[in-house]
Amino acid sequence: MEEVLKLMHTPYVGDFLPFFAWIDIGGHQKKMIALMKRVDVFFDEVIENRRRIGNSESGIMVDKLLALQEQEPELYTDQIIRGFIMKKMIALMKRVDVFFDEVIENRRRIGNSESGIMVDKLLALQEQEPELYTDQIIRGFIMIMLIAGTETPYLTLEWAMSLLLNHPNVMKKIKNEIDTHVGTHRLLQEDDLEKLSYLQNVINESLRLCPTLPMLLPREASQDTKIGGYFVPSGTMLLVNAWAIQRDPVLWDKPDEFIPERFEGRSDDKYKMLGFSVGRRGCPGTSLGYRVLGLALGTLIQAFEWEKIGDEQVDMNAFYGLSMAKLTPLQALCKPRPNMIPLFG
Ligand code: HEM
Repeated sequence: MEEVLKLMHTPYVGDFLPFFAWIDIGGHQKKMIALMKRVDVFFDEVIENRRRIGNSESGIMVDKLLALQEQEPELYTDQIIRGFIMKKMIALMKRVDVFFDEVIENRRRIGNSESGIMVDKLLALQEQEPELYTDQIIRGFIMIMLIAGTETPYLTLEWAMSLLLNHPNVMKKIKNEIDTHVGTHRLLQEDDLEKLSYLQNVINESLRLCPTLPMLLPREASQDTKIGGYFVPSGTMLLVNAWAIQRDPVLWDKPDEFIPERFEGRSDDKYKMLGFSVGRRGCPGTSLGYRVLGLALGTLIQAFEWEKIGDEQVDMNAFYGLSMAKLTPLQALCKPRPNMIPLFG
């Protein structure tokens, strides 16, 4: 979308002097045509994907358009649907940019570099190195933090709660741990997390069985290399199947079972556990992620009684995209634990 917007916003001399369009000065048209071909391939994949797995009740725009296509195929062609997606994405990117610009302007006006707020720190760096820390780069930072730092925790939380609802004995064990170390007179706080080792094991076991980025982020070989005896030419895209590694029977005992106890007293799982990945491109939000998960999951268990809806196990089927979400969103029943009610304020 960035490339599309850039080309759309570049003034093109051929629009004003048709002769230049004919000789395509600067290769603008050629670039646009090549880019649109790539965009079309991508949108076709989206449409085919939704045609295969979507349903008209999902609330997803493409599913709705495909339902309309069934009624009026000559009106809602794939071409038209591609146009709708494009329009929506461009509008969204523009809104996101306007919003981020407002955030930056706002912090520029009222922020200070001691506040601990990321944008303030980046603006302070901008004063020292303006050509490195442009507004564009700062917008990119905000975007990546929002995208990378929100979806993964809430997906992990949903998987963990689903696993716990299917394993009430584990849920009970966490509750006992929290009641013992924190009690019921106050809500769990960040400082308590280091005492809650079983909660930590549950988070690790959830990340092992249900990694939210099952293939991590794609890598590209920067030079010819050899991995595991295979020759990998420079420029090859490499995917790490974290999901498979975390369920490999050679590495894990009873790999498909939910057994948080397997993490008790262990510290040698670094390269087997890729929930946050490892190495130079591993997740920079690991410690924040663990804390957010510990606080959110711990508080939900401390404050509420949870139950499945009906006798059936919670469906654990996944929808595989770049991230791994539940195919059917989790629904559960909860009620506050009586002695917690006064704490809700
Ligand atoms: C449950 C919480 C989280 C999980 C499971 C998680 C998992 C991951 C994984 C698996 C990667 C890919 C690393 C790779 O390909 O090697 C990643 C990348 C990343 N994560 Fe997280 N993450 C979480 C929370 C966060 C938070 C809270 C932030 C920041 C506020 C964050 C920021 C990032 C960023 C910026 C990257 C890209 C790093 C790069 O490309 O170098 N993540 N995360």
